[in-house]
Amino acid sequence: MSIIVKQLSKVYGEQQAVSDISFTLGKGEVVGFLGPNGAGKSTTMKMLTGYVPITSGEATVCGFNVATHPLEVRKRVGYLPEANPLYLDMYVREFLGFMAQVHNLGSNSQRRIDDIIALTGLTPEVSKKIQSLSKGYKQRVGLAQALIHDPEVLILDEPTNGFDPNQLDVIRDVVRNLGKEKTIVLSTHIMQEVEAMCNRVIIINKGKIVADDSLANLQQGGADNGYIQVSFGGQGPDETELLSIGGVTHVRQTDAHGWQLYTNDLEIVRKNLLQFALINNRNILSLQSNSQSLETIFRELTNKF
Ligand SMILES: Nc1ncnc2c1ncn2[C@@H]1O[C@H](COP(=O)(O)OP(=O)(O)OP(=O)(O)O)[C@@H](O)[C@H]1O
Repeated sequence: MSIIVKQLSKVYGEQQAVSDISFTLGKGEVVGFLGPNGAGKSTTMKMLTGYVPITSGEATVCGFNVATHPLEVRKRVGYLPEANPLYLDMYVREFLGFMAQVHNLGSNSQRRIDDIIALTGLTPEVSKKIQSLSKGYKQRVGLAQALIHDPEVLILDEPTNGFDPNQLDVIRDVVRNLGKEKTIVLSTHIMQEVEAMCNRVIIINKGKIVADDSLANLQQGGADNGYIQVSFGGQGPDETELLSIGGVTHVRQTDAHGWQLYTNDLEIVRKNLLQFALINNRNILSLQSNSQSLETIFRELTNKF
């Protein structure tokens, strides 16, 4: 396993930022680390990369304990922090040369720098000072420094921050391609990013993991989960009657005649609802199934705790 996290916690003073989280990630996994503001994403990433000390629990990256072998970990991890700390006064190529030296790339440096510049689409900006670059290009330089030593694990904190739609395509391609042979953890608030790049999703809320599944499973679950919007003519049923319909987990009235019937199996509830209407002589004016998107699943999981 590339990353093993066991009961990891972080407390800043009085603030419990991360609380007893555990997960393991293998090669070829591109994990979307999702959570609302302040959920503990950046803190987890900082602990995995050795940038903040762990309060309790254990993290192992490529077989090395983060707390006891931080240098071994840094050799194997590329990290793009949320506040990307670049040497603004350096030129792009100069900065990447400096990072190559930090990682002791030796005679391979120039070829590696050229490759990374091409990979991250920095070629047109390569002879500019970092301070004069746009936000998106600064972010690309951050990504380039994270990749320069060809690490096995990539930890990217909001990597698409500041990118325009064209630039997004570049980074999506880079991440998807690298993800075939590396382990990538990326945090983002944008669900489409997760759907475009990740094959696994971990959702964190108030420092705790509330979902950890493959993107396919979450989306599959989303296809069955959701609600039926139904409108009754004349005397409609009341809440108790609607809750008695097989498969309905909870209901919400939307107007005088309209209800949302929530379920984990839209098809079953649709059938049972029609039967209910027939037996009880209720008149259904309209009926529409609404399956959940990843965004709805995220909202549900991070709002109810
Ligand atoms: N250095 C610090 N000192 C004190 N509290 C901190 C520190 N860093 C983070 N926190 C707190 O820890 C909690 C988790 O913060 P963290 O930055 O990990 O969240 P996040 O999920 O990355 O949020 P965002 O999406 O807004 O970047 C928050 O309550 C935050 O205020």
